[in-house]
Amino acid sequence: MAGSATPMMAQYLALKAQAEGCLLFYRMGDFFELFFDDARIAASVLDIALTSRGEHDGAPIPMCGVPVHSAEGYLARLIRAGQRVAIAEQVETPEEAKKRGGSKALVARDIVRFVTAGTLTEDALLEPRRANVLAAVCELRGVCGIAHVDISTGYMELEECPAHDVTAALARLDAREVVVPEDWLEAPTDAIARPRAGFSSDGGGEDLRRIHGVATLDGFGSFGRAMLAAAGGLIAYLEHVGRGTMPLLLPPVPRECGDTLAMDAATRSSLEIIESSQGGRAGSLIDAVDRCVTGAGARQLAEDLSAPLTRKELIDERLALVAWLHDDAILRGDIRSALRALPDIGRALGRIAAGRGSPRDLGQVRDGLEQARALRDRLPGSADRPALLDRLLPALGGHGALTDLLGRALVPQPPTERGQGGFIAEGYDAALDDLRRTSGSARRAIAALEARYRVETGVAALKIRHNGVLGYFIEVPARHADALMTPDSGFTHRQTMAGAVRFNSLGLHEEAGRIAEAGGHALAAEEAHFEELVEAVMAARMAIAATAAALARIDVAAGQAERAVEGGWTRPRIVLESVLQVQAGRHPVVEAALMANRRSGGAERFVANDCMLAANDRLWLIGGPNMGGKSTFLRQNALIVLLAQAGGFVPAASAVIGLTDRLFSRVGASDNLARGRSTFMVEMVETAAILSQATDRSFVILDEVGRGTSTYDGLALAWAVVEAVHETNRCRCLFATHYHELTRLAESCDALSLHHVRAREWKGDLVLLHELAPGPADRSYGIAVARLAGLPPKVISRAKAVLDKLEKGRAQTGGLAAGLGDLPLFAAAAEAEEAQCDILRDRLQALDVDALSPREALETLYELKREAGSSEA
Ligand SMILES: Nc1ncnc2c1ncn2[C@@H]1O[C@H](COP(=O)(O)OP(=O)(O)OP(=O)(O)O)[C@@H](O)[C@H]1O
Repeated sequence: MAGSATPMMAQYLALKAQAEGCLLFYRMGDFFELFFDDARIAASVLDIALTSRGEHDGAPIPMCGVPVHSAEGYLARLIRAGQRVAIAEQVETPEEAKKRGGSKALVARDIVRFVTAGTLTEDALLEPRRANVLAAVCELRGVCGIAHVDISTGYMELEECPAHDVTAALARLDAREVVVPEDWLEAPTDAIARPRAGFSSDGGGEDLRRIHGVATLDGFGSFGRAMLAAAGGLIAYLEHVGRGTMPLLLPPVPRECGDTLAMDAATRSSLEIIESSQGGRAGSLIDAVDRCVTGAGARQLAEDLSAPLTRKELIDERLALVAWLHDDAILRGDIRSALRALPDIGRALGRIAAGRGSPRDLGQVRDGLEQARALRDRLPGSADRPALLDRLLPALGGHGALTDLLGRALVPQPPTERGQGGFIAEGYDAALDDLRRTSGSARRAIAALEARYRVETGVAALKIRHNGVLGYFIEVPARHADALMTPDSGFTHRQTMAGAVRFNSLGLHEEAGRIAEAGGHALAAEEAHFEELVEAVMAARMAIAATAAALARIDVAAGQAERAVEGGWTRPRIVLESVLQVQAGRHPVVEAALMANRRSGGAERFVANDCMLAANDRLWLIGGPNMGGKSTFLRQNALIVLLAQAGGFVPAASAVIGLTDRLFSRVGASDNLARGRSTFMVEMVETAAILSQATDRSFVILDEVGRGTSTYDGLALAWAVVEAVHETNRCRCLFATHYHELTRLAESCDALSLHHVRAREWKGDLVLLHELAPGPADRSYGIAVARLAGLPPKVISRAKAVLDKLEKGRAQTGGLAAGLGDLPLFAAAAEAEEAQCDILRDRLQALDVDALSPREALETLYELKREAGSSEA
């Protein structure tokens, strides 16, 4: 690449322009090369050598490259590092290029696909236990349509929500990529902007009808305009990245707003459902719950935990299946070992549909479908079989013709490479068998030739060998070559090596020709069969996807049952009343961590605690020392609600769960400096969301609200928030606090009760009992905890002295909350304000404005203003 205008450079730059901000993998022979900034980025992410090649505008061109055969691994690392990649392949052979444009012609190249985090199908690039979601969002008049698809399995859902709920919905989806119209101002920061034209509701509807070959979408459900517009944007993006090849898309499923337990992004991350606060799966809820034996099951479980249900009958249906499997250990074991052997047919199907399927994928579909049928046949048809299972079982069968076809057509273990052939079974195609026999007999003939030539030449070391450049040849050690060099020897010289000489012969040439010809025909025949088999699989794709979904659902239920047996979990009872009655509840993650500690010598056991919220006792104020277990208690109850509504057993001795519409968790403040908000600001924004959205069917956990600011402000805010939750939201709520003063709220709030986590000082040491007890905490143990943490003794004794003084002061003044007892309640205060407004309103209405002189009007205005002002004082 010398000079600035070489044809190759021009071609490269034209392709780079089409790559739209993606790294360009430019195919050159056996390598993908990257140039300029792409090379710099890739070299640093991949830790490979950055070199240079030729010059552009007088400067060397930075370059790096990756071998084509190992490109997948490099792609995976780039995608994980947040990059997107455009693959430019050679789309003609060098011979074709020469024929077209003479000896100097450049091989034509084109971008054949884009590899992006949301559009992966390759096994090596996907995490088996995590869905790979691509979402598109489009706002139409305040309503946001969201379309999302996991193209590795084709599952697609469309939903609509008010614009202000879109962040929560996207948090639920945990999408790898989000595409939005380029002119949408509210878009999430890392969203991919796409042309607005793609996001049209008419176009989206038309696309879906075309893809699924239907005249109307009514058969799939009803879809709003914003949903269809989002679907349009999603499909346009898929067409763009696949360069026209559409991945598998199953018929869209409409998701009703309110069908699932609403949780905002802050709640999700604070409950560490799918990811722990450290960022990995370890330490998350799913990690403590997941006992699925298939990747598809684990993906379904993640979906269930991200979107728990809000309809009692659906939850009960899932619970009944878990209970059935829970009670029958032998059956559960059987099912799980059958599932364990299952290939991931959903993802194999995804690759086949995307045009990237291999013979191995076809084999996986065959094996998976066969095993699904075998599993169905093994499940007993007893009268107590749960209704959900009855509904799932038909989906496990019905593939007889397809599995029979694939069974006859494919070898038992088909290879991942299809170019080499060898995947069509013997006996499937007589003509193919003939071709194979021909090349087999030619191979045998070559072996016979070798033996014959050894005898004829007297060279025992003579060998017939094969390589990619020469094809078949005869090789003898150099010292024996002379005998074969004579003109009448029947051998023609081809190549002289250091220690050996290579020859050809007429007989060998003929047999090699037979092998090549038959081999070529055989490969073509296998390729044609491959296409037919792909077509047969594609024709059954909906049914295969349904089988995969049914298997995943059974795996989730069996895994939940297994987990419940392992941990002594219980079946929750879902009721419609607003209660939460958990006996001996535990935190699944903390308990698992303590158990792991015990295995390595630790002594602590998890202490189970009850939570008994009911309509007349719906707000628990929980005090007690730091490290006493308040946060753990709060979270464990939120997690129990979540697990129950996801349709699983819960870590408790018994649990009655009043159906919950929204779950809020504000636990611990974490700085969000990236979004320019301080700890306190984040805390208040989240609290504001709770106060505006929690209903009397919601469950809220609030941990130390007000902690992030000065003592007085913090206490005042905490006080007002508790009152508002109690009087206005009327939701079930656990509120942990260090403000002892808040206990006085028990006097005025009738559905509020006081609790504390117990601790004891024993021989000067603090013993945390992690046990919840009724009543307020007797004292705080901050200094004792600080001592436990190893603060220097000098600092501790100084702190004690300061505390002594402060406490004396408090005793004299009545403490921080002195006088608060006379404050009218939140609602009473609001009522008083409302009454004042009513008086003003009556007076305004009584005024006959036309009858007033200008002077009287002005005086009346002053008067009204004075009155309004007096109510503010
Ligand atoms: N019920 C329990 N049984 C056993 N150990 C527990 C229990 N609850 C909490 N712990 C242990 O105590 C530690 C601290 O718990 P947690 O963070 O809930 O305390 P906290 O009262 O909220 O503290 P702080 O007020 O400082 O936030 C946990 O990490 C856990 O190891």
